[in-house]
Order: sequence, then structure tokens, then C-alpha cells
Amino acid sequence: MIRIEHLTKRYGTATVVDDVSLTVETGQIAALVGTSGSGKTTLLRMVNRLVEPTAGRVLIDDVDTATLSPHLLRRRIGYAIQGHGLFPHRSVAQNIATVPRLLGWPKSQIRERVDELLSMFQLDPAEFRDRRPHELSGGQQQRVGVARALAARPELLLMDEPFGALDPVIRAQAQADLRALQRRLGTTLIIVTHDMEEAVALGDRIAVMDQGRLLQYGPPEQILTRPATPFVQALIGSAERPFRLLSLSPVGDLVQPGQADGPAIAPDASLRDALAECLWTGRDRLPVTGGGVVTLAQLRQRAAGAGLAAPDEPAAAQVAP
Ligand SMILES: Nc1ncnc2c1ncn2[C@@H]1O[C@H](COP(=O)(O)OP(=O)(O)OP(=O)(O)O)[C@@H](O)[C@H]1O
Repeated sequence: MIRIEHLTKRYGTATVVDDVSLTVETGQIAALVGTSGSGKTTLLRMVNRLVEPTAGRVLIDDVDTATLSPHLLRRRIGYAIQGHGLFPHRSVAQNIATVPRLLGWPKSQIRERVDELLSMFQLDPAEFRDRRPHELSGGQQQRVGVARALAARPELLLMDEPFGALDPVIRAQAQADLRALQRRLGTTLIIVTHDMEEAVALGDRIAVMDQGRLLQYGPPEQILTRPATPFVQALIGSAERPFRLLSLSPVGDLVQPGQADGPAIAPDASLRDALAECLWTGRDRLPVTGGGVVTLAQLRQRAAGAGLAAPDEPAAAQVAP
């Protein structure tokens, strides 16, 4: 568990991170969103002490990170940034092996780990191990960057706009892969993004920042249905909100008894997909694979925010004064 307590960073008279407190449970993803210059990167970099806080502290599993040596701390924390930051003159394998080498892993174990990670990211080890970063596509470089961050099996992974440079299709795939991988490994993840869509797709919790302050921290449903301030509301984008809400839940959530004509939709498809299918095919109900139906009337209700579980724990509904 990561506990950020009253974290503050000042440069001269400018307070760029202003008394931010939030908790990320083990195995969860927290997405930091906000406008440019709102302090997201600075907040993230204070977690691995690339930036030293002016005040406040960060606890990882109840240990104050100020008591640890910064370089040892950073070996325990994966860090992936936009533009991947790969070493250009080192091979893919050497790049991925960076932290395991610093930790003194035996060569055979490093090699095994590199190949395992390449396979996990759908890069054939025999083909990619010895290439240099410039011999890879942007998406492949990005995957190697994330593989490098995961190499030493960090309990915590920090990502700063890791998919910013990818086109929308690859980006959606990269997000899905990251989510699946993170679930499998149980890694705790803090990701900075300026894209609310990405935050909703990835975050178990979303932190909205503006001018160094945390305006709201809560599950995506809460941010979307109960924005704490006009700024949060503007960031969500009112036109997109119904679709974002629908994208959070699978068809299986709304399935009810009944029958309908036409091709069926899978229970694990999103409600957003179901709405698109209804509109595209002119149907007001769809059969669901395995039985039952989902209706347009239900989808409309859900898009308006009805029937969602009440936003949980009051602490997560933290709102700045
Ligand atoms: N080393 C520094 N010295 C002085 N000011 C800094 C320094 N680093 C960052 N800042 C300022 O702190 C503020 C927050 O920057 P930060 O990079 O954390 O924002 P951000 O939300 O990540 O922005 P973006 O989305 O554009 O990357 C900005 O106004 C920036 O100019």
C-alpha cells in the first residue's frame, strides 16, 4: 500500500504540488489526471524520490521512503516514461536487464527474465533480443520500456504518460495489455495521464489535479457521476460522460430474462459496445450469449448514472475545500 501524506513541493515561491494526500491499495491502479502543469509528474517523481518533497511524506507498506536511500528505493520501483527513455546504444536485452544487473542477478537468471518479458509483450526473443531501440517501431519501443520497468518484479510501478506517443488503436491495445498484466502480477501502479479516457479505462481510482492541488480522488464511477468541482466536471467532458460510464461495466451486469432477435452480444462486452450495437442495427434489445437480453431502455438509464453502486468509502471521496 502506498500512502501519500500532505505531500508538497515548492520551487521558490511557486507551490507546484500543494498538500496532496492519497492512498493506493496494493494491486490497484491510481490514475493521476489534470491539465498541463498541474503537478502530476512532480507528484509521481516524489514517490521514487527523483524529486525531493518540500514537506509531507510517502509511505510504502508503512515504511517512510525518506528513511531509505534513493538509489536503492528506485531499484524497487519500476518507472516508465513517455518516449520510453531507452538507452539508444544498448540492445533490447541490455535495456531490459538494467535493474536486474544493478541488483547483481546471475547472468542466466537475467537472460531467462529478459526472454520471459519479451514473450509476455509479444516480442519474439530470438528476433528482438539483440536489436537496438532505433530498430523497433514506436509501439515496440514502448513495450520494451514497460518490460524494463517490470524487469526486477517491482511491487510498485510508476508510469508517466507511457502511451502518449502511440496512435489510438495501438494505445487501446497497450492499455488492455497493461491492465491484464497488472492484474496477473498484482503490481500496484500509479499512472500519469492527461487523457480522461485512459484514466477511466485503467484506474481503480482517479486523482484529479489542478494547480498542484488534489480536487477529487475516487473510483471512476464517482468521478463521472459526482464531480466534486466545476473543474472536474469540465475535465470529464459532459458530452462524453454517458459513454464513459457505459464503458465501465460489462453487458453481464444488466442482463435480464427474455428473448430478442439478431446476433447476440457477449456478456463480457462493454455496455458501450451494446449501445453502439443497438444504434447501429436499429434494435431496442439484444440477445446475450448464454441467455437473456440487454435492452436499450436499461442502457439509457445506466448512461444517465442510474443503478450504479453508491460510491464507496467516504475517504475516497476526498474533496479539497
Ligand atoms: N525543476 C523545476 N523547477 C521549477 N519549476 C518546476 C520544476 N519542475 C516542474 N516545475 C513546474 O512545476 C509545475 C508542475 O509541473 P509538472 O511537470 O509536475 O506538471 P504536469 O501536470 O506533469 O504537466 P504536464 O502534463 O505538462 O507534463 C509546472 O508549472 C512546472 O513548470
